[in-house]
Amino acid sequence: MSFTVAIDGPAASGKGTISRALAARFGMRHLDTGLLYRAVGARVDAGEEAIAAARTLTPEDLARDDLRGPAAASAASRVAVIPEVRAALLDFQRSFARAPEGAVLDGRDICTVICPDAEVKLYVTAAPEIRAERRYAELVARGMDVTREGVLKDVLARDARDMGRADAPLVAAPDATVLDTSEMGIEEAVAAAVDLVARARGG
Ligand SMILES: Nc1ncnc2c1ncn2[C@@H]1O[C@H](COP(=O)(O)OP(=O)(O)OP(=O)(O)O)[C@@H](O)[C@H]1O
Ligand SMILES: Nc1ccn([C@@H]2O[C@H](COP(=O)(O)O)[C@@H](O)[C@H]2O)c(=O)n1
Repeated sequence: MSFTVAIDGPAASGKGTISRALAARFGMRHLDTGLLYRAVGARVDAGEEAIAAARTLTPEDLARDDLRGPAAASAASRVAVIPEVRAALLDFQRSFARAPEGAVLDGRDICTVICPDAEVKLYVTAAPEIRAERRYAELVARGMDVTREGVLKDVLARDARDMGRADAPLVAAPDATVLDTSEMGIEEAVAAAVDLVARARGG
């Protein structure tokens, strides 16, 4: 049966962590929609035109090993403001959401644009300083040469672009459950999301 969980939230709020855990717990597929924008951004940084890149995205693009760093994140948020880029990525996301085993999609406009009728809608957030600290720890653990100040600046810049753009801005959908993980560890945040989905699936 098709069952969709839609999760939005700002950079480094914990969307991906929660989404992967939900997909594993309930045997559903997971799409990190940010990867689509990061792949487009990476191709633009390599000199391609954004709309053409979005329209010709391939599975290999999503498997690149340079998509998790700050450069791809920044490039993603720059191409994400282009309506034609967003339009070119829409069908793939909606088709993924119809997976027969159920799907969890996380991003910025899943609850509001991609899957407004999702059975579960979640907005995961945390204080910017806490999100930046989490992302800093993550990037350092990956061996990246970053500073706390630089990561906070990048997080705030992405938040501003994502929330301030005209097309599909990041906003908590009125019917989404807001999960503020500022004072939560990963286990507690995941448990809260699992409880929400279990209730929606009838226990
Ligand atoms: N509740 C939490 N407490 C502490 N660390 C967390 C929590 N949730 C996630 N993290 C850690 O914070 C980092 C960012 O989490 P995650 O990648 O899930 O965020 P995200 O919202 O998907 O980010 P982005 O949208 O920027 O890709 C990861 O290293 C993750 O392990
Ligand atoms: N549904 C989405 C997902 C992402 N974006 C843009 O991509 C950037 C990177 O996303 P991450 O989830 O990997 O951080 C993000 O900052 C957005 O600009 C989007 O617009 N819509």
